[in-house]
Amino acid sequence: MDGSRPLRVLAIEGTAWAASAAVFETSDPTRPDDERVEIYTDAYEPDSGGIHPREAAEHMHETIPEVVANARETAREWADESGGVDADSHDGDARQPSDDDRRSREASPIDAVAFSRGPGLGPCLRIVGTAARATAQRFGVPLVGVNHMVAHLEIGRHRSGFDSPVCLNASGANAHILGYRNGRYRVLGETMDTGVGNAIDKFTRHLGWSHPGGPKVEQRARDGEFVDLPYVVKGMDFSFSGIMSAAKQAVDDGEAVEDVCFGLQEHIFAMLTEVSERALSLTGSGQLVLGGGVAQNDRLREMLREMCDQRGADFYAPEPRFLRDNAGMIAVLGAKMYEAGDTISIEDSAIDSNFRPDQVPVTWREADDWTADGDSVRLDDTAVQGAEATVTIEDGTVSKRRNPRAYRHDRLDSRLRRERTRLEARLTSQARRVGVPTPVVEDVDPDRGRLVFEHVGDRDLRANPTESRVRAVGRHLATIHDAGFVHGDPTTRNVRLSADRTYLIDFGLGYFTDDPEDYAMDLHVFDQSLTGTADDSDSLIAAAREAYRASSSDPGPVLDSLEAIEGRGRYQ
Ligand SMILES: C[C@@H](O)[C@H](NC(=O)OP(=O)(O)OC[C@H]1O[C@@H](n2cnc3c(N)ncnc32)[C@H](O)[C@@H]1O)C(=O)O
Ligand SMILES: Nc1ncnc2c1ncn2[C@@H]1O[C@H](COP(=O)(O)OP(=O)(O)OP(=O)(O)O)[C@@H](O)[C@H]1O
Ligand SMILES: [Fe+2]
Repeated sequence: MDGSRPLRVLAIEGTAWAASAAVFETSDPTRPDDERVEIYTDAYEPDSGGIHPREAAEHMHETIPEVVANARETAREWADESGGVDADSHDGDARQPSDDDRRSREASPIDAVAFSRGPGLGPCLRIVGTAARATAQRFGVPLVGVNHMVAHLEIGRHRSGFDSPVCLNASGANAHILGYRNGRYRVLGETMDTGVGNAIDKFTRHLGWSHPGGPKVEQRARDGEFVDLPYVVKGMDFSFSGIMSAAKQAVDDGEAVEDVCFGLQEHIFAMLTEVSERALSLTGSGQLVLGGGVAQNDRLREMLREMCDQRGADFYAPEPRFLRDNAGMIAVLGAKMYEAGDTISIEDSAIDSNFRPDQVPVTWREADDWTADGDSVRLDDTAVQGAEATVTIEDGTVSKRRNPRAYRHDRLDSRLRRERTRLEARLTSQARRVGVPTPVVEDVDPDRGRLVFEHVGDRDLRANPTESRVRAVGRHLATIHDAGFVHGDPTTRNVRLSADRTYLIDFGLGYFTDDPEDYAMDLHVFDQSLTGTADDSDSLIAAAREAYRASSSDPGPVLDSLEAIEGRGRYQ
């Protein structure tokens, strides 16, 4: 550290299984060098079954005092090393401490106490909140309330030095992909049911294995061979329930456990990698960071790295101690928030077990944007690279080829390319038959993943998101739902505009269904993409909804289901 006093933050984490405290010391919290961090963690390991909230809270109650005492001691030692607790205040402190503040800080080895406010298990969070308030009061320093999921993201951004990455959080209770825009982390896509780690842990409970299951599945998968399982991606959202039931069934039917473990990882991680690639494509970002406990998995990291290599993006995953739940990541984000003056009073420091990452005003970053257009990458004069395919435009026709993805297992890759190509041809034509403008399909070759279409429109909806165009999309979705199928990926990029028509393209994720929840997912994907595209997205979303209601033959169950999807707590 240089001559001035470093910033020192003590942090406490305890959202579920990890009773953890850390000290973080830095000369500049915006940069990853000239810093040190020490983490003390006491893990709760259930005797049987999964994490039991009451037992987890008992564990917190018993172990938090000790890990916090360890962190306090380290803070004290570091303060002594850097010239004692009464040295100069560190440089660049954004807050103006009061005299009282200053007096108590002089006696304090730390500048702030950060803690996980949520999401997580209520009884655990309350114990952490109480410990954090007591520690802050004891040293007379401010309290910083940290969102645990944003911390999983920020630790990767901090340590990589990337400026504006997309982030995949693959943790126990969550799975989502985040991008930064206009002062918030936006949820670009997320699990529609359980978190990814919890999904794997439920499968291993079915086998009678102890918690946590993720590392055991990884171990067994090393000797396994591929088995086919369901693969469910809807836009940038995804679901694990179907694949998990199928995996349990496969084991019950006598399939070798190591093969099911291998197949499970190949499917689940390919889903996460595919949505990450889509998010990179949508945001135009060339950087991906990974966070969360499941991110310790070598196969997941390998797939993400291969995907990024293939598209020329940078990839970063922090070391394992910062991936699983830990107070180090809370301290690092806590320091950035403290530096930005983002502290809370004791009265406002209540925990929030459903705290979503997009609720957090991001005070510690410039209000920059993603490359905004996130245009398909132009390869040359006639070819563009979409999220999934290479598209070549010549003489009024469009050739689309789904290229093999090196990160996906060969069998899964060829299955997906074949199925999607076949469905895309079929649904594009079907939509036109029921009156929705789509390009004419001129040729299809599922084995090569190739399609030839009529060229339509002169720009996409992202470039021109007006209310009347958005309404047209609402009507078109109602029409195809009435005809018994979904689009599967109705983003603003998959809507092409000509002077008088609004075309839907790219039906490759569509399928036939009569479930209102599937229809609602189409609307949800469209809403999310409007949020990612336009600044005045609320009025556009309302316009699309209204047009859908007016055109659909039975909008009630769909809109009810949409409300349920959008209000769904993900922390199960
Ligand atoms: C809200 C908070 O409490 C929650 N925390 C959490 O889920 O713990 P975390 O440490 O991020 O992740 C634990 C999960 O990570 C999985 N896991 C650990 N090592 C793994 C591995 N090598 N492969 C796959 N999964 C692994 C475990 O099976 C478990 O489901 C969260 O971040 O969602
Ligand atoms: N029939 C068409 N007429 C005009 N342009 C088209 C047509 N089909 C595709 N395009 C252009 O090519 C881009 C990529 O096509 P498409 O969406 O089908 O592929 P993709 O790989 O699934 O991409 P994305 O993930 O961007 O949706 C589109 O955004 C559009 O600009
Ligand atoms: Fe976590």
